[in-house]
Amino acid sequence: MKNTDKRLIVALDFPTWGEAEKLVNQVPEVMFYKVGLELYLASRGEAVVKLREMGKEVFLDLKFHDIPNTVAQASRQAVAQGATIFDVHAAGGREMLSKAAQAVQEQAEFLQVRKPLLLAITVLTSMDEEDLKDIGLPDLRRTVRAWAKLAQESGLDGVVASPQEISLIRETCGPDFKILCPGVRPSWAEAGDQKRILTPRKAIELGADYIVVGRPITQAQDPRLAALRIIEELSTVS
Ligand SMILES: O=c1ccn([C@@H]2O[C@H](COP(=O)(O)O)[C@@H](O)[C@H]2O)c(=O)[nH]1
Repeated sequence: MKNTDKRLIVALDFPTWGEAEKLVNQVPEVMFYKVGLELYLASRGEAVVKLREMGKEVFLDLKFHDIPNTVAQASRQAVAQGATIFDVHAAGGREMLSKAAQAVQEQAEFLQVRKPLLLAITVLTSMDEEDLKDIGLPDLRRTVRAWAKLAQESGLDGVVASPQEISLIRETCGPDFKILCPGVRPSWAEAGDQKRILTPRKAIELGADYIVVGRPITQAQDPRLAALRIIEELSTVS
């Protein structure tokens, strides 16, 4: 059995860098971490730098959604910070997405660094059909398909999506388009506020390139054991 798996990204949703650092040191097998709004703000951006210094890959999940120029400029900063993956909202529209993709390309060339993967958030995994109706969008799967297609046409590398929509996205965008899935729950974990979930094994079997798991690991009594159980589950899928 492999004891590490780069397809697993652990979400470090903590209110201090100290708590995040403790978790990272507890699970040396995990090589990829997500830094989201809470930890990014709490650490004043330092979490990304510190994780890079610890030799870890970083998914910077700040979900940019603003006018095209603002998102393009923020994207340049994300490249400079050394994120391996970062994301913007597909709902920001074609011009915002393509300006972000162009900014990433230019900045990576300018700084002579590896170009991060730029992904578009489709429909948040905490939302179901009812939630989508509330914000005036009638059909969840049609929305995911349209936003994934838009992201691909705009030059993005892939999407963030529920594992329940992997097949739909693969049908629409082909085998090389990256799919990163939160909304992943082992059979032994609680769903919490996630509404469109599948297990780690199912997500990878269906074709996810990455899965993001937070609380089932970070809030477990033994986070290392929880991470190793998931890594073992993944090792059965090539
Ligand atoms: O649609 C989305 C987009 C991002 N997320 C993020 O993933 C993790 C999931 O954490 P869990 O504790 O495993 O629920 C979290 O940091 C979210 O901000 C998402 O859940 N859904």
